[in-house]
Amino acid sequence: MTTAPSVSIVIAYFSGYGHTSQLADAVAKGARSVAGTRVASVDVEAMADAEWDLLDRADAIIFGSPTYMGTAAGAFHVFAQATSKRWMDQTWRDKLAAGFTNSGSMSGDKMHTLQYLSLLAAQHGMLWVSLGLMPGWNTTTASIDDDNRLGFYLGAGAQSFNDIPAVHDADLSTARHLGGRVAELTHIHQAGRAAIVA
Ligand SMILES: Cc1cc2nc3c(=O)[nH]c(=O)nc-3n(C[C@H](O)[C@H](O)[C@H](O)COP(=O)(O)O)c2cc1C
Repeated sequence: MTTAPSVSIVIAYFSGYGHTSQLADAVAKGARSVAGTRVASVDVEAMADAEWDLLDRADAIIFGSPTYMGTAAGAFHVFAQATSKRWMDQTWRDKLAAGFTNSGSMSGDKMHTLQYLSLLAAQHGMLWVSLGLMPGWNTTTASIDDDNRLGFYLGAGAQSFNDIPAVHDADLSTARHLGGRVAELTHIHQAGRAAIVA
């Protein structure tokens, strides 16, 4: 029996009121479902040397933030700007990256947050992984409970009502899908690297 080599995925996220942290947990669960995947999460508001080290050693980083005022939350922007030394050195170059966001409204301008997260990855020379799901809930026979019910391609987008802590099951399922997809593609990427070096 062959054992899949281990890859490391880190989810770097912020959550002000707990909705996005539930999505981060779902992304982690999806990633862990792929054999040989080590998964950690870091709260970008509480970065210390150990957390930066985790990110630097990761094979893939999945960024997550709620959408606040049409973009990533301020705390996420503080984190992003704190990566500038790594940008300068291109420390994260060729790691895989992906992203997820969450907001109170169906749109809520989440697309801008996903674009921002993908730009951050591009500035670091990272390889962006799309959601890889067809849009759900877009025909008369489709369901609001479909995966990717909000129809994003760039990453996972979720809608959570502002006044309750719950996150929609379809959005959690979509987030699990994203984690699994990033894990699978990270294994493929690492195997390709190993083949080139061999
Ligand atoms: C400061 C602030 C700005 C917000 N801006 C938006 C927004 O632009 N669009 C939207 O749909 N919801 C907006 N919301 C709602 C949040 O996106 C929503 O409550 C989300 O679930 C919060 O995620 P969290 O619990 O992880 O913090 C905003 C909330 C706050 C606190």
